[in-house]
Amino acid sequence: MSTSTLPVLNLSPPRILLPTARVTMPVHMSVGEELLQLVQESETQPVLAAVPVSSGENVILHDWGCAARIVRIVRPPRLVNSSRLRPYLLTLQGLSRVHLLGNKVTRNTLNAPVDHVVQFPADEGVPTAEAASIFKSAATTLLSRLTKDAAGEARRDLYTKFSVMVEEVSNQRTPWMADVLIASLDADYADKLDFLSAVEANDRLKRATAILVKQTSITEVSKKVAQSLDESLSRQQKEFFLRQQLAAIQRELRNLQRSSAITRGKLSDGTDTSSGKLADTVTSELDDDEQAEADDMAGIRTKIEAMARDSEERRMAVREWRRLGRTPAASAEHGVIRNYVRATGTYMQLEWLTAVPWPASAVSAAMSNPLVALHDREFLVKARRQLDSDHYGLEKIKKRLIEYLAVVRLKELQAEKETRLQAVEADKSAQAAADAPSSKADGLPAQNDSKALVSYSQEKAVGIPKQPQVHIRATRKTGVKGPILLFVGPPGTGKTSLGQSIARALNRPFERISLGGVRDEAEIRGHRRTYVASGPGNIVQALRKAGRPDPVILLDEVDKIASSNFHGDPAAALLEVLDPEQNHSFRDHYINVPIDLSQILFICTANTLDTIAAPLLDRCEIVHLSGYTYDEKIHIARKFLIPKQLKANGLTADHLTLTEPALLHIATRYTREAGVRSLERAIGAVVRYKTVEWAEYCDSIGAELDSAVPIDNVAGEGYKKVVEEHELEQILGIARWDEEEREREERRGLVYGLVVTGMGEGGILPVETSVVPGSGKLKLTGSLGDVIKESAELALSWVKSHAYELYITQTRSQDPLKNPDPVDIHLHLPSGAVKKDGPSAGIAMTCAFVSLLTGACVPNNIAMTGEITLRGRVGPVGGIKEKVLGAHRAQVTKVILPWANRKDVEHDVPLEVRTEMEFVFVRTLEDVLEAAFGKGVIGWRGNVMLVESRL
Ligand SMILES: Nc1ncnc2c1ncn2[C@@H]1O[C@H](COP(=O)(O)OP(=O)(O)OP(=O)(O)O)[C@@H](O)[C@H]1O
Repeated sequence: MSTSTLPVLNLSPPRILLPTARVTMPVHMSVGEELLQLVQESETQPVLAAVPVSSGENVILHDWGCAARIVRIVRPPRLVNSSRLRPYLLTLQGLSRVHLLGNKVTRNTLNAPVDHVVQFPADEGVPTAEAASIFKSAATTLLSRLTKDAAGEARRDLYTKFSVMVEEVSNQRTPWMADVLIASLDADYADKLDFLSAVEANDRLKRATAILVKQTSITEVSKKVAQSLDESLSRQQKEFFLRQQLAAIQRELRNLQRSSAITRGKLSDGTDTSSGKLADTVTSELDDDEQAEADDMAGIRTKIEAMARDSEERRMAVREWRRLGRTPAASAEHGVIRNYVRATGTYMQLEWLTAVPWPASAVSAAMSNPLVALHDREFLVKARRQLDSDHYGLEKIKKRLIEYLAVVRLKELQAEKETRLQAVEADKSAQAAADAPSSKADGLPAQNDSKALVSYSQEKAVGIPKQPQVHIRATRKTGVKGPILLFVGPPGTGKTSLGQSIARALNRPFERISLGGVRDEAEIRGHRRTYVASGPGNIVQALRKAGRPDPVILLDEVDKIASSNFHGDPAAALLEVLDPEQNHSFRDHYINVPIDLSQILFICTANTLDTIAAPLLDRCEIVHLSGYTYDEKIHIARKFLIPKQLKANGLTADHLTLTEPALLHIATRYTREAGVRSLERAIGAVVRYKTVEWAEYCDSIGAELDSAVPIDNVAGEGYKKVVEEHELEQILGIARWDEEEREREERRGLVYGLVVTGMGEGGILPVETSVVPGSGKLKLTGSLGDVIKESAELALSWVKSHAYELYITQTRSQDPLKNPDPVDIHLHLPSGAVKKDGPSAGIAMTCAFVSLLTGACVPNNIAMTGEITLRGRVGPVGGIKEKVLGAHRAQVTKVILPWANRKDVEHDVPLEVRTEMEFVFVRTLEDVLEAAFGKGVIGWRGNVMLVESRL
């Protein structure tokens, strides 16, 4: 037993050094400096005593410590301009136990080494074989368990190495082995402290064994706990825990971001910037997920409760709700299940199910009160005023719409009366049933049981904020089977905006569904829920957007809907929607509960009737909008389009005046359309041009844009507010239609017919013919359909059969195409890419053949339309108004029309057009030839055919 004086290094808990162990630890700078000096002064590696201390103001040294050699001491790099003290890194190698003598209380808080007298214990002795083997077996058990559970390869290797060492170590060296093992184990500080004072070999082995056994049991128990936790936690619970952790991490990240935002705010100018404050004080609604979820669920619940009792939608919603509610709302699993449900789409479906404004739901009843407008005795007057203020002209259509609104009003009021009677009946039966306890079959209270509704929602809403009570009784309203209007006409004639006006007049929401290019039935009827990314169809979507069961829904472009294909038949689905007999139980595949669409007012629009399926047409009442005359267009422009464009471009009427000739010039030379869309665009271009001029002018005189009053400076200086005809070329470029006017020529074999395009727009179409060498055949080009081809053959046959009378051939038996030389006739209708069909070009083609074979020309101010028969009769055709307006736009002054269409002209064609044009109504082809070529230009040999053709 020897004593010595060693510098004592204090080790604060939980740090401890055992003999054989090597540790590296940070030490305070002052301690580091002293140790460094010690190293520099001594020739060998200096030894100190590493002694554990109790923490507190007065540090008390433990009785036992460990003599340790200083292996290395690392001075930290000195930081420039830094006053911070960085710790030294000290590496010690534990040598042997030392016992401290004398006073062990020190005030050295910095743990600077102070010399202290220590005693090295005498010989530790030899352990007994029994103690050694007990120790070995305890060590082996623990090590094998640790090896098995080790997380990493390196750890496993270490434990294996220890196992081998324990196996091979001699009994005499077991105390040393005990030091090695205990030093490297993650044992308790107190146990290790106790172990440090065990000098005698057997004693040391005993204490080491105790520690090893304790560690073994700790490892076993924690493994068992982990296992049992693993088994008891279901997948959902695990996911819940993970989500909770995720939420906690997200919260922490948010806090971190917020605090860094504040720091940035502070750093930028030394004070709290607004951004820093903002980040600190303003909490986004996006942060509060839980509250938002609770609100969503409460909203859904209220809507379910408001659904009519015994309705299918309510049953379905309750079923879905129960799925959600199977786990109590307060339980931790609720969130997880909701997420599961949401993932599988059930939650989405419930959300959609409750978002539909069910006609019989109390929520719908609370939101919609359309009958207020209908009860107004001034309803029709106001509606007329509304239509007038939104649209110019369209007198006939407005009259028809007023009739329509009158019918809708009457039917709605009748339906309301019926509903009221039903409600009285229902009240009576409810009174009778009041004594009997109500059976709550679906777990939710009856719809008209309003008290129950309140108490139910208050009692049962677990974890969901309570919603204000809905006190409205909703009874299923009788559906109103109003007519379905179909507006047909060219683009830009106001079909869509008329629909909007109707909705405004009825005080109902307006929704537009565009059917152009809809190929898939599911777009109307929704996808089945089994379908990936399924969703409801656009009818349900429109209903949800409207938020009421009785909106006005405009089905735009029904003529562009695709017919039956491998995606189903969208037209057939539309048929169900529009059929008043079926649409009270429309079934959307996604919602999967019959929806009553009978309260919706459907209005359809189309450009043409040709492509609309007959059954669909049959359900609609057709209203034709055939386009505007120039006069109407000028009025529409003055009253609606110019003010609209001025407003859209930030000018006022003080800034711009379009002269009458300028406006007419725009309408005639820059646009050629039935509607007013291009006109509106052209006016927009003029307004924008003037906006730039105005801004430049204001900038040049240094005036505010909105304060200066425009000066009408005709001299050309400053800003000129009047736009005249001659300026249009500079503003809008070269007029588009000038050229064609000049191109319309008068030639042999060329006649102008009248057509209605696929867009419903009328116009003129040249019929070109020419003679080519051949064998007496007719060649037809220009994307012609079967009917028009037959019509051409018919025309040629008639001309051939009357060639002798028309002085084309010398005898009745001669074929004009084979005599004197065999020739072919080629007939072409320009715009070869556009498909053409129909019989209405019959008289134009006949005139073209006659012109070609006789050499007489039809003047280019004449256009014609009419179907022919083989006997030379002229039959009526459709689209007269469009065709006449088209001819008027093309500056044709004389039109030849079938006699049977006389009434159409009188009724449909506006007076100003009628007065500007000459109309010739014809019964026979002879009349046509006379009207087209002029009286007596085409000679008739004898009167035979004339008589026959008049039969
Ligand atoms: N008689 C009118 N009075 C006032 N404005 C009109 C009139 N007719 C059309 N308009 C205006 O013309 C524009 C185009 O009308 P709208 O969109 O209703 O055309 P549409 O017939 O539905 O065309 P599409 O067939 O291309 O859908 C709208 O801004 C509308 O207000």
